Amino acid sequence: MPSKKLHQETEKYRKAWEKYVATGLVADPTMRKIIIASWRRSRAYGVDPHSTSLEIELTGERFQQRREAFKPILDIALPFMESIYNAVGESGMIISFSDANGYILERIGADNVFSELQRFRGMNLSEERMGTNAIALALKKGMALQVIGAEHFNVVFHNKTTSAAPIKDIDGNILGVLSVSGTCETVHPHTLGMVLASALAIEHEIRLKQINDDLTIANEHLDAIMQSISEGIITVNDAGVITDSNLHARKVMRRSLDELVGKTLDQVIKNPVFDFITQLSANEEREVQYYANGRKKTLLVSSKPIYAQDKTLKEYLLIFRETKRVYSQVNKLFGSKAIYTFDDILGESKEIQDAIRMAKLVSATDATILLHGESGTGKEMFAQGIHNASQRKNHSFVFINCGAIPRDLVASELFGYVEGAFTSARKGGNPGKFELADGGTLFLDEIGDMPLDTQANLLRVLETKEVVRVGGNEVIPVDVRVIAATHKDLAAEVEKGNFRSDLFYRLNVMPIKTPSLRERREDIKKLINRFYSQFVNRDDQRLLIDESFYLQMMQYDWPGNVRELQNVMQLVTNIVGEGEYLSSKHLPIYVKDALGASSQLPQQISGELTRVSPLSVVERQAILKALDAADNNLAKAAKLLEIGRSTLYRKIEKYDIKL
Ligand SMILES: Nc1ncnc2c1ncn2[C@@H]1O[C@H](COP(=O)(O)OP(=O)(O)OP(=O)(O)O)[C@@H](O)[C@H]1O
Repeated sequence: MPSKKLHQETEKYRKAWEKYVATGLVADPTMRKIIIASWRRSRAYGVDPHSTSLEIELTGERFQQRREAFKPILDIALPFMESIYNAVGESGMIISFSDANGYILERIGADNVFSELQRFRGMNLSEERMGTNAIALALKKGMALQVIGAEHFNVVFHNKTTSAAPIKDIDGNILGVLSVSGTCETVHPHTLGMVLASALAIEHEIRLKQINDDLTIANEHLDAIMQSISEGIITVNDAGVITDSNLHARKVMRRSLDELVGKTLDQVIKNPVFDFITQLSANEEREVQYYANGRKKTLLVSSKPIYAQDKTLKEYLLIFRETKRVYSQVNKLFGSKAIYTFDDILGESKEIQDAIRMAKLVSATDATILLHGESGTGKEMFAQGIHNASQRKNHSFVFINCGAIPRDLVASELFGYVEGAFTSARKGGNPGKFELADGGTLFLDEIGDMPLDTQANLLRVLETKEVVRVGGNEVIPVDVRVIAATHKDLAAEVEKGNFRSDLFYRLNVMPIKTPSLRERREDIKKLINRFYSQFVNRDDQRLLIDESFYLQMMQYDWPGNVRELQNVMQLVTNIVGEGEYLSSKHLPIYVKDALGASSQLPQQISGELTRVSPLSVVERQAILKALDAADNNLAKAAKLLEIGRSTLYRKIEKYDIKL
């Protein structure tokens, strides 16, 4: 501005200011409205227009703390402030950065204004504190502007002109103000443009930094997820070269990042797989065989193409899982589960306790086990108990009943099949029970019903620990403990030519016999009580069971063993009335029929027992009969039994007879 015009302007402002501070009125209509409004606010705040003492609010530690808090913005702003300084040269102008509350945090300028630079640091230039000034107005109005000479409310700034522009974040919040000030004569009108351009450039940098920070965090999130998930992830470029991998991938592949990155996928897998993997459709998985340190693993691989913004294909993300782990999880969710432990196997007889002791012993080993015993004697319970007590307890327990599957399907069920192995074979083939049980236990129930040719295959798998799917030639290693069970006499089956002797000897290394109920009648009462409490559906949980019931149950032969006893108990607890004692009359007809005349209860003890019963049963029955005949008079009953009264007492206690 030519100096004459500038002089006129500053004079005009000075006169208007003098009038306003004296009267509170503005006579000159050419004065800028934004300035007048600010004067009014300044006056209302009680700012002293004549005060020449400049109070520095933030000093020492407090100033350093505030400056530190704004360091990220200052680090961006300072190079721009330097550039402005270089542009305005030695003109004596000062470039400042004030924070969003109006505190001056940084000032740069020529050395000859050094004392002034220092003096203003930490000063608060808000309108509330210092009245009208460019920094205060830039903060208040959120726009760039210049305040000249006597437009300032405080007289100390009347020889200054300041250009200021706010610096905003991406959401429009003001972060601080960039300003350039000098004497009225030195400030050029273009200074405001320069300040505004620099403030916009600083904003741009801040946004870029924010985006960069966000991207870094997003990348770190992604990396944390990538590294912590239990699926292997490998990225390959469109030429099949590996560009990255996560921790799990490296663990499965048994390779370091350096050993993977830069190699082609086909080199690492030692198989031409890249082409078909990249052709997989969404959600499609394919099996890939992989050798890690000489051990073959089967991986399930799916792929996802990654495109750049311009839609060009950049990479493929390959996700792979070890089949062993997948099958184990699927079995846990949907397959047969081993729920029983040895504690669930009831019975205190020597016979059952011997079997449990033996089973506990073999649990610690990985040996193949043969469970033999009649139907319903708990063979499956034992198998589950062994699995749950073994080191494989956290892996699959897979069950197959060889007698319940059509004979020509047993092999494919056990060993799996490849695509096209037979007419109804599934696309992509199917894993067999051995593969599904990998790492865990395979329970082969009714092994005596296994077809002879499958027996030969089973023997081979037990010996080599490898399966070959039906119709295939790929050898798949499996780590499976086999527990076989049968109700047949396998040695006799070998004799008859129905069972291979070599397989029999392989299985019979650790035979465990599950005893029939007939061999452990003393457990019957315990089982009755347990199942009664389990099935009875009422609040009154007392064992309302009549002696006649126990007596008959102990006499019966139980061809279906515990399963049958369990069923009978379920039936009788369903029909017994509320508060009624379970008695022989509740027994199912077929049990009564099997017991024959004994269902009418002993009449002539000796003559009537056509079946051979244990002595204890006969004795108990005789005591009951005598008590009945003697109307519970112990002396009379003892006499009838031809024993002493104290002996009768002891026996009543022994047999738990209620009087
Ligand atoms: N000792 C036992 N204690 C408690 N319950 C038992 C016992 N033995 C068998 N059971 C029960 O009897 C039923 C049959 O048991 P399990 O299936 O284990 O017998 P199994 O010998 O495998 O029979 P099958 O040869 O017919 O398959 C199950 O409901 C089981 O809970």
